[in-house]
Amino acid sequence: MDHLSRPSLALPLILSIGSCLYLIALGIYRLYWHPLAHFPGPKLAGLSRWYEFYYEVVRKGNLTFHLPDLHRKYGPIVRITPDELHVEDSDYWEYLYSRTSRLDKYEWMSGRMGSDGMIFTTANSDLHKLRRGVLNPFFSRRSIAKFQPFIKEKIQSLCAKFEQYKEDGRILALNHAFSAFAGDVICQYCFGLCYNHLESPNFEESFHDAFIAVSAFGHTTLQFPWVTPIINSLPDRLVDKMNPALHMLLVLKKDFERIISKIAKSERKNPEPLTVFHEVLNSDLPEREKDLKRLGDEAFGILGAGTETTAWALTLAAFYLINQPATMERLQVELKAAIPDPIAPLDWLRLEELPYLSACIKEAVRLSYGVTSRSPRISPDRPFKYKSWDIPAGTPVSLTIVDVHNDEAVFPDSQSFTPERWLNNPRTHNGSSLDRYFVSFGKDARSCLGINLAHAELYMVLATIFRRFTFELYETDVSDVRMAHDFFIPSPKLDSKGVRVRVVGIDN
Ligand code: HEM
Repeated sequence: MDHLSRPSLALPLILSIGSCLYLIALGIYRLYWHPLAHFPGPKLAGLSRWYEFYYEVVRKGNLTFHLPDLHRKYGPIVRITPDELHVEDSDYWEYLYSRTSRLDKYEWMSGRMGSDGMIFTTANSDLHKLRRGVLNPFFSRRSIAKFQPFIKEKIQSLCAKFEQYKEDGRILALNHAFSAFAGDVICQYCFGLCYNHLESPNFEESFHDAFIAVSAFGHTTLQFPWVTPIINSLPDRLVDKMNPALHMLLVLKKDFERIISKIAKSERKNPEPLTVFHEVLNSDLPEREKDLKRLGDEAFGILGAGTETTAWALTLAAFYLINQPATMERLQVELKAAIPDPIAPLDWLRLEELPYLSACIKEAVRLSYGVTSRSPRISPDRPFKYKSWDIPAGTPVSLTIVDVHNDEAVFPDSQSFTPERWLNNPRTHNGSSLDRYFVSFGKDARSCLGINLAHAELYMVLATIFRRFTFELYETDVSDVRMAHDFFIPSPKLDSKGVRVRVVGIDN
């Protein structure tokens, strides 16, 4: 019996000792011989990714808030994971996120979205260029200007709903309304059809829950990339029981693939107006790039990026304007002078000429941050430089939009909503244009694909609703819009009920 049991005990013992020795050797390597070992930072962060896990998963999207503490302690450049550096220096943005350098993204980060099939998660810069090249023309100013009639139609639906809220005195959750609006718009542009979320009672149906679920869960899938394939292989009903929002996401992904497959099979290759995915399928992208699963992921990335970011910027703008009567009054004076007829359809390009509206939008987008997690860049073949530091080629290095937009030297009283800071070509303390530090859409080859669409939506919605309606906040304060968690996109406190208002007046 004794000699029979010995081999079965010996193997686990050898494996355990082997694993311990491996971990000790890895720890010593990371702390003393790793190419980043001489960079400042907490030893625990250099030792293992569990440091990041603690702040992101256990403390629910907290690393972005912790980074300024690390910089206060260790200086402007800090090793934040075994392989990664973070810089806090707003002037470094232009160098790191340079339009002219060939930069990759960090492949590890693709795990956050569970796929490297979308432009957003494509690490290699050449493959990214190929994929993005097909999409770019569709998102130019000219293309978006042509898409205005559809945006106007959706704004009319939004206004019709607001009128009903006024009639029956119901409470309106603006964040839900804007999610439904932005989701319908981007969906129509991508596929030529949409789910009509704007028509759902109380805007209950939208992509909001599904996209927030994937963003929040992204901290877990980033640490454990194997979780995504497991979830994908589970029966639908089980996922629904475990996490209904995540289930909704899987259903959506399958639906996007179904819609794209239908477009691929349709006889009409060039319908009028053309949609993003008709264009991609007609393009000369290699066939492997037109694989249904890849395009489903791409659609998911574009719809995700195009819905919550825009909806959140609209929500912030609305909250601050309603909460600051003097700011609202100044905007309304400008709108009334420019738009004598409150129900006249508005033109995005003309609205862009209104200085105070433009300043309000810029300030709302600044405070909405766009993406709140760090977004590293890698120079594959030449070292980055930061002051006296040489950063080895291949190292992921990042800044964070939140740090730049909260830099008090650039944006004094940075948490306040002050549109005036954008008027009359402002300069910073060092004489630079303030625009240089406005990085909500990114600035390099990976910058926002949908910036023109986002602007068209922001200008047209805000001008229309604040020319026509008067709102009153309902049980909502600044804590409902202040970022309390970084779920890759900003999230307010978890028990927020949203930005809720009463519609108290209509100018017809
Ligand atoms: C206020 C609204 C928006 C903000 C603040 C915003 C912000 C951003 C930022 C910061 C990035 C770059 C992230 C990085 O460095 O990796 C980005 C990328 C992206 N955005 Fe937006 N976005 C907005 C609206 C939209 C809209 C309406 C679309 C719809 C098409 C969109 C689609 C994308 C896509 C596809 C990418 C990935 C681009 C690439 O990797 O080449 N975004 N966005």
